[in-house]
Amino acid sequence: MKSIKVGIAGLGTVGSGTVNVLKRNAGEIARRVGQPIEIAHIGARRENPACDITGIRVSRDVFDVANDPDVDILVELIGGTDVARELVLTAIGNGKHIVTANKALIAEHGNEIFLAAQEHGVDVAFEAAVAGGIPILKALGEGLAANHINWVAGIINGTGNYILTEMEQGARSFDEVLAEAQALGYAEADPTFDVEGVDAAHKLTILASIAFGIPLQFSKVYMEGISRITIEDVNSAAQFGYRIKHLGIAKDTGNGIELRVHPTLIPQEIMLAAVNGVMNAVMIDGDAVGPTLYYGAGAGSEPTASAVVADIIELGRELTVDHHERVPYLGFHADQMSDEPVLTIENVSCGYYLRLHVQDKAGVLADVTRILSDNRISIEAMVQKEADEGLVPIVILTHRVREGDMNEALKRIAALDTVDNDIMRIRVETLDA
Ligand SMILES: NC(=O)c1ccc[n+]([C@@H]2O[C@H](COP(=O)([O-])OP(=O)(O)OC[C@H]3O[C@@H](n4cnc5c(N)ncnc54)[C@H](O)[C@@H]3O)[C@@H](O)[C@H]2O)c1
Ligand SMILES: N[C@@H](CCO)C(=O)O
Ligand code: NA
Repeated sequence: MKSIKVGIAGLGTVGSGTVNVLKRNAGEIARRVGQPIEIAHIGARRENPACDITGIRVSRDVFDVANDPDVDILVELIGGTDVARELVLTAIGNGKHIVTANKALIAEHGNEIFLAAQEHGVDVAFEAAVAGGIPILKALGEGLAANHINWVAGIINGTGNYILTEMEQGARSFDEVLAEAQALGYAEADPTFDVEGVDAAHKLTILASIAFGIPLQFSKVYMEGISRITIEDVNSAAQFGYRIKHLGIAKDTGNGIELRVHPTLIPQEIMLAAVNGVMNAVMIDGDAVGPTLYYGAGAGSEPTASAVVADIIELGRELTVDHHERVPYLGFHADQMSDEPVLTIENVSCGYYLRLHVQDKAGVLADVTRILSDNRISIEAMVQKEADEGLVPIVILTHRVREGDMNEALKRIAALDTVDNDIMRIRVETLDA
């Protein structure tokens, strides 16, 4: 079977994540594209122990990848704007499609790169450049394409949000937390880009173009970082009911576009205020849809690779011959659907909140807990409330259990003379990732 051949330039945090995701999910990816995606060539100065590249052709010079006639898609993950610009323009000149995670490159040279791509009939995809793994460019450019966009506001630098969160929760020093964010692979090669707002401004530039149909204009973004925020500011803001978040804001005022990134006090109770650590979140307000919110990991090896690989898949679909199935109707190609069983509700497992009313008599609780344990149900917490018309409300939280076992237990509990048979059951999901 023919395969789509990918060349990867740069094998750092995002490059290694991209190799790992492409290899681990190769089977499913091939079912989605209709053809396998093959890593044909890697350009890297050195190997990265975070990924296994055995059997893949490696060159020290990334331009060897851009000039390799075998490569269909060049994935630029070296960062920076000088060599990266030249590399991408070279690959485009050679008729290759481009995937990049490089927001600096797109924000500062995107207008030139898109023009070159148009001249050579290739595509440039850069979902990973904004808000890491959140598919925000797809949401804005496609999902909300019916709307006039009123404004976009988001936490779009993971490193900065990580530092602010740690300062607030751990009262640790700025430098210590920044060093940790660097070690985790979140920070830019030059971390002043993160703490002085440059990285957020690059991303906002891209968001604003897609929101409002304006050219990329990085130099016009007002930019302030988080480096002057102190723990006193964080605490004082909290006394007024606010949290301090670094926001990128792009707003259509009707007589001009606001483009600004800066620390911002936002009310503690709004959802953006609950976005912590390396997580990003972007709110978009459209005239038809109203406010919408997108949340997820804004940086890190595999979250970013998630967006890089999605772009590779999209280009891979464009390269497959069957035009009707570029994006298959159900995501996977029709002959690649799988026949996994769907579980009946009895075979679903979750925790349960139970509220029952029992008579105020010795031994009733013991009967209830014995029935639960007979059915392999363990109790996480139990509270007895004030008696109400002779009956005592009991609230029980259970650990995860099969619904069928819970049904058995509830049937027996409801049959007890001492328990009202109207038992309230609400399923509990902690949604731990
Ligand atoms: N780390 C993240 O969480 C993240 C998230 C979204 C986007 N990005 C973007 O992805 C890109 C890569 O970021 P990263 O975190 O993987 O950086 P990184 O520093 O971990 O990796 C970059 C790699 O490219 C190599 N490289 C640089 N110039 C080269 C050259 N001329 N020839 C060969 N190799 C070269 C470096 O040696 C390094 O291994 C950047 O544009 C960054 O802004 C990163
Ligand atoms: N340095 C960036 C990487 C993701 O774009 C951040 O911390 O958000
Ligand atoms: Na993204």
